[in-house]
Amino acid sequence: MKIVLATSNKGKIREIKAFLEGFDVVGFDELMTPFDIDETGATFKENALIKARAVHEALEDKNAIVLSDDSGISVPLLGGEPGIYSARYAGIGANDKDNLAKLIATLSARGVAQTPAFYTAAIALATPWGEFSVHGWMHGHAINEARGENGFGYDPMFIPEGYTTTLGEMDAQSKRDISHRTRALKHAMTLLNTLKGNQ
Ligand SMILES: O=c1[nH]c(=O)c2ncn([C@@H]3O[C@H](COP(=O)(O)OP(=O)(O)OP(=O)(O)O)[C@@H](O)[C@H]3O)c2[nH]1
Ligand SMILES: [Mg+2]
Repeated sequence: MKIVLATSNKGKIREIKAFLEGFDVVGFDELMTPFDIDETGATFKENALIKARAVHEALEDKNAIVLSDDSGISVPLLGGEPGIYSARYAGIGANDKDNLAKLIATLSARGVAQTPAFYTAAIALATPWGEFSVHGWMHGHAINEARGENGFGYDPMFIPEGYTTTLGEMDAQSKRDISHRTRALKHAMTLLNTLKGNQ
C-alpha cells in the first residue's frame, strides 16, 4: 500500500516514516514539485483535510492514499495559543527556533516557569474511499527554557505528563511511544485497515 505524505515538515516526515515502517511511504515532494498550501481552516482538522485534499487532487494516481498532519501546541494559560498558529507563531516564515523562542519569551514575560500545555495532531486521509480525519493528543507542561536538542519545534520546552525531562532530552523511540502523532497514526491505521478490508 503506497502512502503519500502531504507535508513539507522534515520532523513530521521522519516520525511518520518511522511509525509506518514496512509501508511504501513517500513525501509528495518526491512525486511532484512541492507547492505551498494555504492553511485557511479554523481547526487542526480543517487544515489537515485541506492539505490532504490539495495533494490528492494534484496526484495523477487517484488510487493513492494521501496522509497529512496538522499539529501544534496549545497553552490554556494563553487562551490556547499558539494552537493552529504554532508554525506561524513568530510570524509568517518563522522557523522552529523563532517560534520556540517566542513561546519561551511569552511565558517568561508573565513570570511563568511552568504551565499545563498539550499537543494536538490531526491526521487526514484522502483515499479512494473518501476523506477521513482522526486526532491524537499528548498532555504535559510547557516550561520557560529550552532543554535538549532532540525532536523538533517546541519539543525542548515540553515535559510530557509523568516525565521529568523534555521531549528534547528524550530519544526518538521514547517520544514515539507517547506522542500525539503516534496516537493519531494508530487511529489512521485502524481506519485504513478497515477500509481496505471492506474493499
Ligand atoms: O515540538 C514539536 N513537536 C511535535 O511533535 C510537533 N508537532 C507539531 N509541532 C509544531 O506545530 C507546528 C505544526 O504546523 P503545521 O501542522 O502547519 O506543520 P508545518 O507547517 O510545519 O508542515 P506542513 O505539514 O503543514 O507542511 C509547527 O510549528 C511544529 O513545530 C510540533 N512541535
Ligand atoms: Mg503548515
